[in-house]
Amino acid sequence: MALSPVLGKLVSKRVVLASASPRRQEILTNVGLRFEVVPSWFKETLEKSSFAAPYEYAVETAKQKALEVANRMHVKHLRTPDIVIGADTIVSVDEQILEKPVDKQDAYRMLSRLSGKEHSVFTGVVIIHCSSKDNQLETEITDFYEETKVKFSDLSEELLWEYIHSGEPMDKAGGYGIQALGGMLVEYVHGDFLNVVGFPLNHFCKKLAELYYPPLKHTIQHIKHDSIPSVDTFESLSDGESESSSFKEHKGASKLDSPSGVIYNSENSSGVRTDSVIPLENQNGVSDNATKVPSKILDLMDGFRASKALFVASKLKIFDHLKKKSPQKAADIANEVGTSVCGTERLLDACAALGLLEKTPQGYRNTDSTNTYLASDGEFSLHGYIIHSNDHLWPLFTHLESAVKEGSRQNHRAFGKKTEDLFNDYYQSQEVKQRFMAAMHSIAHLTARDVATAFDLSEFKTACDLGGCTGALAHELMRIYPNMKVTVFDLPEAIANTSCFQPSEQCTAPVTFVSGDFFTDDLPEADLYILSRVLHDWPDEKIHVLLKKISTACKPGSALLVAESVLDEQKTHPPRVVLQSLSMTEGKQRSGSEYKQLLEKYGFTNTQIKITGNLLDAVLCFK
Ligand SMILES: O=c1[nH]cc([C@@H]2O[C@H](COP(=O)(O)OP(=O)(O)OP(=O)(O)O)[C@@H](O)[C@H]2O)c(=O)[nH]1
Repeated sequence: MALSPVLGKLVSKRVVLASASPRRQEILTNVGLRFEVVPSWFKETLEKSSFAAPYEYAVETAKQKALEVANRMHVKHLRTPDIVIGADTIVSVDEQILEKPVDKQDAYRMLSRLSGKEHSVFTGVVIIHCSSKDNQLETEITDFYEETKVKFSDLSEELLWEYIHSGEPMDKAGGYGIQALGGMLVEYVHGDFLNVVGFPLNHFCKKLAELYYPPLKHTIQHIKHDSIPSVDTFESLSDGESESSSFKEHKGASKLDSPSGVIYNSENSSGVRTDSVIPLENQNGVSDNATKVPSKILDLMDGFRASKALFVASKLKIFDHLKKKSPQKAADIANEVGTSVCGTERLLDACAALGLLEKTPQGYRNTDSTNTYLASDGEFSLHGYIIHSNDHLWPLFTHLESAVKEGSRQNHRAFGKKTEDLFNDYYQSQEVKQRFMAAMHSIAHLTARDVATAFDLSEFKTACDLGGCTGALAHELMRIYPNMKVTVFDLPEAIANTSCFQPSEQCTAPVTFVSGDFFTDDLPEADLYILSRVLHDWPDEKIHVLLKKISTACKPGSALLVAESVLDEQKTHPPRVVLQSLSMTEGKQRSGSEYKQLLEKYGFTNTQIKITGNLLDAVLCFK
């Protein structure tokens, strides 16, 4: 955790987030914090008028939420957490506190009050350090709040209602989600954006730094606390705390801090820290040398568990079931999918721990992004690719050691088949063919818009997507460039199976599907040829045949659009793409300059590369 080593202090602790908010879970997960989600049952019913300032209300509500969870876990579940984090976000406008709307009318009242004005968003945050003494819960409470000012544009009635009908306002303070559609209502934001979304991460890290690394006597003038301390600052503040500097002593001999059970040589005679640390075990039997825990390595070690949990939940269609009906208890889901209750509960908890599900007292439910990306009918569903990853890539990767030793793909070990021709495998059985096409469709659909808009392609009247499979990119091109006619050219086995991937609402002229083999057959005529996720799969000899054919088919002024993940020049980034290489196809991933060189060899010039930030980048070159 180089960016914020202070989070490393929490690695060996049982951290609980007392919040059902998927945004808070996502913000904290994104920075690598490991925690359990236990949503609070505290009802947000404190008397607002009894608070002198709105932030006091937010802080007190956050405190009550977190305390309720700490007490419940201690008493009911006999599992005292080390740290409970609670938060509450409110909007304050015209001296009124706005929370989540209770219905659409309430959302309307809130949003019309915010229209054209500046308002404040306060998030109160509470960090409770817990311990158990003589079976009594002892707590050490730290709280703070963050204010962000947000100004809305004037909102027309039509826009207001359209936004309300989108459903987005309902679980959001003030009735809007700045991170999504609600962002369109916002003229400016002054302050921490994540505070508006529900969790002031920057202030939280500073608070942890204050708690765990209070200034040392002799170095106090060097330590700045107005920003997240730099790595250097943290290094100069190791776990060895002088008498005034440990959280324990700083907080009045509390038993809560990590240095409990750790003996330090704090300062030598010249006041310089010696940093020699002798870790002992704390009460939980965990040696508390948290700054030394290599959390990135631990995450990598656990990565396979997380992937497999996602794959299995997808395969069992758990996200589909929860999209149709939620919340649902583990037993109901187990009943529907035909699995054991205990196994299902563990899987659901794992998904909740990974931020894929929300766990509430009423049961489990999908997060917004799970509905979008993991449900098989989600708008940008990755379901197909996940199933392909489970059924095809996972078995291949279990033979990675042999693959590295032999330098070749491991189809024979994983599937008992030879790797003569990659695509023969895919198209042999109907089931495998459908799975492969669904996987390709997932990625093509998710990336289509970014690839299609990476360059202005409006000058091209005809395009031919070679190996365009289900036509996901072709449809998007025709939607964005209504004057463009797009043909998909792919193997007959693929073309015969495209019907179930066509959009339900056809708002463009139909895509033309033509069957053929781009290595051996004549290519359809076009002003723009497209090769999306093709080049990285084939060996140089095959690429030579293909690019030569395209180059010959291109008239002057025609172009070739290549959609691939482009590596940086060192070929170590993005890691996802570097890892793909380990599948050991006969092809390879390339850097920008390698694509440029390759294309120039076949007479293409003026190569432009656009890194889209999506799974595929775009390379455009002209004949
Ligand atoms: O722009 C945005 N503003 C606010 C939000 C989300 O709104 C809610 C605020 O509600 P609250 O603080 O009460 O938290 P809950 O969701 O009810 O979860 P708890 O279990 O912690 O009470 C919060 O989810 C923000 O993320 C937003 O998304 N965008």
